[in-house]
Amino acid sequence: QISLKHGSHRSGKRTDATMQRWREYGLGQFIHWGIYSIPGGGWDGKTYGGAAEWIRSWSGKDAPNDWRKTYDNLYKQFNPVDFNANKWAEQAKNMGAKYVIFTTKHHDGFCMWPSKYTEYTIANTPYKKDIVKEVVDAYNKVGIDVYLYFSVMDWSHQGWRYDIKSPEDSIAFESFKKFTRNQLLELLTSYPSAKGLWFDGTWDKSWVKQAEFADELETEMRTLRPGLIIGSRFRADDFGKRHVDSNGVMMGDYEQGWERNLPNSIEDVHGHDWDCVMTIPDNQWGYNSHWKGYVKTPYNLIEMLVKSVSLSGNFVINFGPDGKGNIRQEETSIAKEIGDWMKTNNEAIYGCSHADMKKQDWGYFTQKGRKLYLTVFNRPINNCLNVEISEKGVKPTKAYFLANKLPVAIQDAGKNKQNNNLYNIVIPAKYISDKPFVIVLELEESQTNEKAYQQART
Ligand SMILES: C[C@@H]1N[C@@H](C(=O)NCc2ccccc2)[C@H](O)[C@@H]1O
Repeated sequence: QISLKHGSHRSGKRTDATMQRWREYGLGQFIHWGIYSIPGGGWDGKTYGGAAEWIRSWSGKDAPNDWRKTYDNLYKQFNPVDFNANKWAEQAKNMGAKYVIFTTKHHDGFCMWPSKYTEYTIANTPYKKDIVKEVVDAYNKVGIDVYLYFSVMDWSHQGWRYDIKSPEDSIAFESFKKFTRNQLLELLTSYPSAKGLWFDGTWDKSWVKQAEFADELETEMRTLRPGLIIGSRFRADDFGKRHVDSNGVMMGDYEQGWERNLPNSIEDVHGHDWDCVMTIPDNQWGYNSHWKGYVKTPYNLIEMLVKSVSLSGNFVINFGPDGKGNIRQEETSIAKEIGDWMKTNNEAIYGCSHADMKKQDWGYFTQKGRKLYLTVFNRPINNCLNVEISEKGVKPTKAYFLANKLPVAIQDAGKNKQNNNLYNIVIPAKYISDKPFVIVLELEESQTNEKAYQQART
């Protein structure tokens, strides 16, 4: 055990109601929208090779002449005339999202709210209005909780440094730290209904060296907003360790490392709360007019969602509106398809978590109380869903389609070498589905267990 002043201040999951509400979301929406949405991955007939929201960093012979200067003037033309936060919120509601994470400030430093601490904000664009407020109000109105994405790394600020290598760096970075604290307190004060902050851009040495400052700032924010939810990416510990401290204890309230990646087993989760944030193309968060490479289908995204919930995590799908405030057609149709699936099957998602069941090839288990939800992606040729129950005295009593409650047969398939009870859940051959479907399996403690439990209570 290494003694730490600025390591994790809590081990184990948070047990308060606010965090439990976060744990039950299942599905979220990420929105990356900012100045980078104007070029949309290219400029002057040239295409930027990286992620569209990083286009300010475009340099070298392939970049347009004077690109940095051009980019830093784009805010003067930012006027998203098609933006309608209520339309976005409606679409997210219909998709089945329970929370949204919205980019208040990305790495380029442009503020989508009228911050008092810099001129580089929405107030100084033709649009003028407070976009963060419009988004918060519109999503809250339809019952979707709002979380504010905030990039610590800020390429627009004079005091930003990647590392601190000189007294000048140190003085400059002190001004940057003050600015960052001011903006965060400003966000929490201006948007009190925001339930949490999704931090990014915290990997550079300059910030990793600020264990004490970041720890005190996190405490200050939590005091200002009791219940505030902050992930594992905000701060590093005394020795620069991030996500988990030098004693292996997670920092923050949930693991934020699953960016465009998913755990493969419950062991990968280490008992932490976590979210996976996922792009629809391979690696584009901000609007890119030419999506390149593989674009995930609704089926792919639904499987990632169910896999996330089956491993006790939340799944957050990213949308990148264009410079005029339109959500592109591809994202709109994906949201619709996912929403249609969620309308029938969301009972297997909301409030569900990992079931202590052996993973089977046909799909995923999620659980809520005594109900197991079997979401089938790979239907067996023999229509028998294998279920193996290791917990002694627990047996399935009822099985039925979630969609229409029609019962399905449970066959006892004996025991295996590990003395676990095996069952086949038999899907009627005539049942046809071109989409993943859910079977509900109700579990009953067997009499022996129940009796033992009652006796134990004497
Ligand atoms: C949520 C995404 N995070 C930003 C980013 O810079 N990711 C690069 C990155 C990828 C994996 C670990 C740390 C940093 C991307 O631009 C998105 O905003």
